[in-house]
Amino acid sequence: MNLLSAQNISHTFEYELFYDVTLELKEKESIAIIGMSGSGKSTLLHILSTLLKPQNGKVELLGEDIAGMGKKRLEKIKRYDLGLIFQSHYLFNGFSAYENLEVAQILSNNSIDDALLQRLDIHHCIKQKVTELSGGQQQRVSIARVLTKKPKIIFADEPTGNLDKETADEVMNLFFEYCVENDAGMVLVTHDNELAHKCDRVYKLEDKKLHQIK
Ligand SMILES: Nc1ncnc2c1ncn2[C@@H]1O[C@H](COP(=O)(O)OP(=O)(O)OP(=O)(O)O)[C@@H](O)[C@H]1O
Repeated sequence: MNLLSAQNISHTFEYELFYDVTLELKEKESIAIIGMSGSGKSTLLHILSTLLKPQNGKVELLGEDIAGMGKKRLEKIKRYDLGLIFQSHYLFNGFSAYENLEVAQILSNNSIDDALLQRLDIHHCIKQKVTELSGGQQQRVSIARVLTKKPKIIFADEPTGNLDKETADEVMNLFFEYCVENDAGMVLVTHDNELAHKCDRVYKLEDKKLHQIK
């Protein structure tokens, strides 16, 4: 089954950003979307992750057309099956990093994985308030929070933007292993070509179209 299937998606703000975008994501697969600044990568990611309605075309998540879904079903899919890692972290600032993870734990009934915290190198600062953490630490807490939820599809917009290369590579490996072990998939938006090419497939948004380049 496709985790995600987008057919003939188009979007226009003041001008046409892209049209006829068709894309599929299968279990255990990762895909990257690259392109110039302003080409519409984040907008496309918002459409694929249900944050923005497609003006044309169809998006199916877990085999279901989102246009035909009731509000409750859509909320449920968003809450349990989608993991969003965007540039703004949406962490609860008044709380500690650990309390932020507890929210995901309670929502999903999963436990917080100590090995995951070690691997993300946030185990030592997990009791600190989010506001006391560096940008890179906050980014890793938000990654830990998403993975604790055990989503079927990860949507990530520059998830390693605040990290040094070594840590970024470790985080990407974590994502790839997560997808394989959990029959999940990932859509990554990035400016980093090298990072993008670690994914199974790479697409470029250019001249208002999505071109597969790997
Ligand atoms: N809500 C909005 N209303 C109007 N225009 C918007 C809106 N969101 C984005 N845009 C415009 O759409 C274009 C594409 O934006 P988007 O953020 O999708 O590009 P991007 O490829 O992700 O860029 P970057 O690589 O710089 O993050 C930009 O020109 C932006 O100003």
